Amino acid sequence: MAQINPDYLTHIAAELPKHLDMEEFVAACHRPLRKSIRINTLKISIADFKQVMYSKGWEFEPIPWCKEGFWITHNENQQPGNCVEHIQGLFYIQEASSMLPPEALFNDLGTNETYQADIVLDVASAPGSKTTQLAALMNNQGLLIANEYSSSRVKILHANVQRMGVRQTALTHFDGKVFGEYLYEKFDAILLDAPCGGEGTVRKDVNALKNWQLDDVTDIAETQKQLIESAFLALKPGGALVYSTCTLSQIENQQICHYIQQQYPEAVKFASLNNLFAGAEQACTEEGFLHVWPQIFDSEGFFVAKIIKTASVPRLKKCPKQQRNFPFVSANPTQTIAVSEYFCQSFNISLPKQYNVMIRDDEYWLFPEQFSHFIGLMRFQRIGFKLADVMKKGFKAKHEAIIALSDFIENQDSVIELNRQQAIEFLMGRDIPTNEVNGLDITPAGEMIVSFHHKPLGVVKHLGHRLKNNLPRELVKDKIESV
Ligand SMILES: C[S@@+](CC[C@H](N)C(=O)[O-])C[C@H]1O[C@@H](n2cnc3c(N)ncnc32)[C@H](O)[C@@H]1O
Repeated sequence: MAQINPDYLTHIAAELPKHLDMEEFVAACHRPLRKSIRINTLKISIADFKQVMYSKGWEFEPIPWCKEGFWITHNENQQPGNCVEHIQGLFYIQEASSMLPPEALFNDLGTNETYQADIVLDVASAPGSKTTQLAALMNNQGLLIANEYSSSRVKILHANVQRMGVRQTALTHFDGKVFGEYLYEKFDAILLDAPCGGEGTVRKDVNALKNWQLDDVTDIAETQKQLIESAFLALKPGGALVYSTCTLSQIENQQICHYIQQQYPEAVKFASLNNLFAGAEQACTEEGFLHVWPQIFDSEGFFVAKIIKTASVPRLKKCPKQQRNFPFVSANPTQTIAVSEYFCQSFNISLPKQYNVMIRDDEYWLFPEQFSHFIGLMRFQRIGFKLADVMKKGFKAKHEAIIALSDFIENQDSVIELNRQQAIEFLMGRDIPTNEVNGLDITPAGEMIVSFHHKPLGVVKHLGHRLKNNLPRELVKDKIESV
């Protein structure tokens, strides 16, 4: 049972729209959330995923605002986060209302104000549910800069980006307030899923409203104002900014959007989300924002606003100096050919065209092409993905490259399909005896890819009688569901 501070109830009762009932609001806060997931279409089609999971007894109910999103029911003993399909990035466990902001960002809402969103910023990204959703909506094209302020959470963000097979990110680790200064008017689209009071999360965290205080709300609103202004400055004229939170108080929601409009009255237009999906009007405010109270769609509480920047606005700070000491250099044509041939000959993978091969010491990386415009503008933590290390005799592919390039495998000659038990063994870091793999030749064959559901799990070395496990240590699991 959720513990709700009485001060919160008084505060929020004054803000609840007239057509909603306070008792229903409180009852919804006490009800556990329905489980929901988003299928990762970068790796598997919706139909194929459903087919795979029907065999585990899953049932799917569509989420109206996200075609890849479903409420799921499954056997009580199952833990979706511990199944092979989750580890291999076929889906993301994501609350239904949290799928709204990326949908709102990429939907043109019938306004004819369509724009090509090639360069996108996610200001507050970790753990990465919306970053990976944005990447899927961008179909792994363009450039997605994903920022996170907390260093421990940057690691989780990176792990999720890797797991989901996202290729086109550059990760940064800054206070989001810096983007307006460093990357002024650089982005076609920006998501600011702001740090917030989390009032809407009470259905999964029964203590979320226990110690609620108005002072905390007003404090965080100051940060949110700075973040939205920074994001707005970083947006190109004509671009779209989605501001979202998982909280309900107007101070952190409507008032933040009105603040940015007051700052830039000539350049801010609110795009109405009334037609984002059938039924959206039930949550729509007079400004066109979605204020999702938990009882409306039986979800977490959420707030989503879409802001169009209709004109350029002046910089607030002068352009910072170029950063020196960028540690990567472009590969020359001979180096690019060498690493491309290695991937082709070893794994039948042809490296994709819209990327640049970059080198740092003995490491080869693949950067999204558009990243070249950002070199020297600020410091980046992790750009694109690491392809291979240079060894004494040639290259050694990185696990992350095999996962990220899975859709560039041209034929299955170097891929060994495992059964579920073998996939589990592999993910637990164990070698696999070759005589247990159907139809596998026992002649040693060097590096090969192992897959499950025909999606790569990683690399093994085929030594003849066993497949030596090359899964990176940090990815080895100690608990995986066996069904
Ligand atoms: C609501 S969560 C983001 C959830 C994420 N967008 C997702 O969908 O998985 C807000 C994030 O903002 C980060 N954060 C807090 N202060 C920040 C700041 N000043 N600049 C950027 N990020 C910040 C928090 O660490 C937290 O990870």
